[in-house]
Amino acid sequence: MQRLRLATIVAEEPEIFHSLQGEGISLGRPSVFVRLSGCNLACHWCDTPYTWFFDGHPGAHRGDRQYERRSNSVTLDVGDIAARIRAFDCHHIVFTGGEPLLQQPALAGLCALLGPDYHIEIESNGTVALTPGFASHVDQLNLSPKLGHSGNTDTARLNRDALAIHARDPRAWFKFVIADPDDAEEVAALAERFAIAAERIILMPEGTTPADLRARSAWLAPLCLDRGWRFTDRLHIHLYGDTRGT
Ligand SMILES: Nc1nc2[nH]cc(C(=O)O)c2c(=O)[nH]1
Ligand code: SF4
Ligand SMILES: [Mg+2]
Repeated sequence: MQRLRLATIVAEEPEIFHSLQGEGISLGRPSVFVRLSGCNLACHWCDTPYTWFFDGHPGAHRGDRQYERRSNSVTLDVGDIAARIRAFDCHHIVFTGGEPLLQQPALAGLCALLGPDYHIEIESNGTVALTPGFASHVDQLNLSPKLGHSGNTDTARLNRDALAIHARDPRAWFKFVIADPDDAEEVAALAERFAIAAERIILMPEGTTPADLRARSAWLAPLCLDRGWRFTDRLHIHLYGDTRGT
């Protein structure tokens, strides 16, 4: 049986939850979220450091703590995960993380168990290409390539080959986390370099409090209008705050 490493809500309890999609092109859609543990990047403002910033991790994060791996992750059989997903009366799934595409073989096994009646969305940092075995299960890619302000090296945050493949994929949307108005120039350069249509570009304010989101939205909304890009808020932060399992 294949297994997936998931994040936890509290120790031993996997982070599988029913909520409204809070970001991007499916904002507002009831979905079952499955949060995978582990990430290949280390964004200093990451809102889910408990998926990767474990004790001993050499990276940096703006928070003041590291996380114990044992109480913040749990490994489950895909059969167990499928049963937990089926318990919700909802056929839209969002695999998020961490970086879910680091565990594609078991994700493919999970999707095969669930069958064709589920709509599968992926939240990914865009550094990993889909494998042939998993690609056929995916309906929508919500990609968040990271900009310089994330604190990752350029080579870590931008995998040219993966991004070029994603840019040609009609299932892909590009959701950029924006902290400063100047970040728009980096987005424009990536859009040009990878031929990403304006229609596919969505800017989202960085922030884990309603006040921070509102402050950045005040200049980000007109910036999007000016550039012809989409804007997304972070609905779940307004509804539930920065909490696990929401
Ligand atoms: N409601 C809700 N919507 C989300 N969209 C993307 C999320 C993520 O953490 O990737 C997320 C999340 O954590 N909660
Ligand atoms: S890529 Fe996503 S999960 Fe990974 S560190 Fe950055 S924000 Fe966090
Ligand atoms: Mg989140």
